[in-house]
Amino acid sequence: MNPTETNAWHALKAHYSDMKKTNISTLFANDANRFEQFSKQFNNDILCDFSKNIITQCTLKKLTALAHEVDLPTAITAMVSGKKINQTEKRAVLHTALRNRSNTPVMVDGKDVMPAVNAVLAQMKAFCHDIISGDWKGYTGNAITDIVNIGIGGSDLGPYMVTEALRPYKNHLNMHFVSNVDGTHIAETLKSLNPETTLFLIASKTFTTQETMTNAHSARSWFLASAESEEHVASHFAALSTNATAVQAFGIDTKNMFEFWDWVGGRYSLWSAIGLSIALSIGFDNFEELLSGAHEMDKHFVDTPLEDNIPVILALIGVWYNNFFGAESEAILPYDQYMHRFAAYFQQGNMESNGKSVDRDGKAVDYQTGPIIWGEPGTNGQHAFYQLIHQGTKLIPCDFIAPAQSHNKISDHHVKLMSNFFAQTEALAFGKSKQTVIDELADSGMSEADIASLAEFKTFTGNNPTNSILFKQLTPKTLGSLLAMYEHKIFTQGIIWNIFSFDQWGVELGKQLANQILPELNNNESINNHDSSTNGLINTFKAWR
Ligand SMILES: O=P(O)(O)OC[C@H]1O[C@@H](O)[C@H](O)[C@@H](O)[C@@H]1O
Repeated sequence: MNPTETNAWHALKAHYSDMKKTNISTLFANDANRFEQFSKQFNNDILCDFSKNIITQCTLKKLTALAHEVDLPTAITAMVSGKKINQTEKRAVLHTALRNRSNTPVMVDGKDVMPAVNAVLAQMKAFCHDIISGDWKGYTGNAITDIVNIGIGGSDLGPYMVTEALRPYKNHLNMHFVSNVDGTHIAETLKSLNPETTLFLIASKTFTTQETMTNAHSARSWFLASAESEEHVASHFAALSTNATAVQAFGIDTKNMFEFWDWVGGRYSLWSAIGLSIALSIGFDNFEELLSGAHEMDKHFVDTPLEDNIPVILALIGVWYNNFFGAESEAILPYDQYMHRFAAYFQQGNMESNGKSVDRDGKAVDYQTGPIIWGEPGTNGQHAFYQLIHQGTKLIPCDFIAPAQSHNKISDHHVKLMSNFFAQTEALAFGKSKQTVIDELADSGMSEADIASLAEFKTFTGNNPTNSILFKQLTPKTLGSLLAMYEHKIFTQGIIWNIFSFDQWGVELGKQLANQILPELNNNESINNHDSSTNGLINTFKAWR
């Protein structure tokens, strides 16, 4: 259903005409209980404060009506019950089954997937035990000290982001992540490694991705240059994949293969065998906690009425700015250094899922779909790009995310960090009036005329919307819940925008053309079969290399 043709959309359009004249300061001034009314707690662990948005209860009601009109509840049931909702690839979408700790049957093509999910988890558990305990020996009899995950996109971003986020839970194993086909990435990583004590995880759903396969072959050659015999590959290479045939062809023993299934999307795969690097880094029990946290959020998403459903509310507020206020982007700003890859992770999560311009009926959409996602950890962002958020011409809704308790209680760092966290959303919402600036400058010794002209530049209009997501501490369980919350936000928005969120055809054309161009780079002949720009660039590259 085209969302713009729903009754709710028309009502929201009319409502927007009123709300665009409203500002956040007024909304707070008129309602002493605004925080209580527009915030929700999840499991007494995560507080989501939506109050600093340009919304009223009436806005939320109308947005929720939209979610009902596009039949979001049926769509949620379809996803979690294994319906083939990824229609262009004819696949189910079941990352929720990977963390289904209640173990209720989940059927795909008449078969319960849970026994297979549990079997791979058991295999991962045993492997983690062997590697972490040192029982697993490398080819010279030494224990493994370093793990290198070779993967890209969903086979890299999630494992890397979570491994970094959960560093406080980390054991003695040194983790490395190689993704880029740029030889620098693997070369710099290998420099510090000893082949006798290094384990490579080749992480690729398809096991055909050019970057990953190229890096994997280079890792293998580097390893064999020391180990000499192919039979040693078995104790230093494992594969995380859906493609057993390609794994075997690469020379990895399938007993070192950790399987997952076509119903796991790459950008939703950290919960599967793709998460093996996470489990190795923090131990399997902590990996299970991560799964449990996500499962708790899944239950909330499935069971909670839309009006109280946290991922749904986040999604609807996102739609409000994206489709009615014309916001082009959203910033994700974690005030936690451990979460420094969180925005990058959800850049793929959001932009690969909802960066679509054809609807589920194959028709070009005539409304906006997924926003541009970006962000960096606070406070670094404050000294870089916040200027534009505060005083630029673009509306940028932001999510501020922070832990109440730091893992590193060093002097007053955490209160300083948090004072910035609280200050920024306050400043963004309420701004600073020209009169306040003039009053502040009154004793500066400047002339009245100079004060008046400087005040123009020092005024903050405010009315910049934010969500604040405060949680107790960054634990595996809380991180699992936060990740699932954002995943379900993305899903909900995809349903409203009537697009398929689980395919990614937009990444294919570049791959196809790169495959055509690659052989053209293997000689020094001048080429002329492309447009003049591409010819000119290739020929200059050939002349200069
Ligand atoms: O895990 P694979 O098969 O190597 O794929 C890696 C990535 O490949 C990209 O082409 C896809 O756009 C991503 O969604 C995917 O995560």
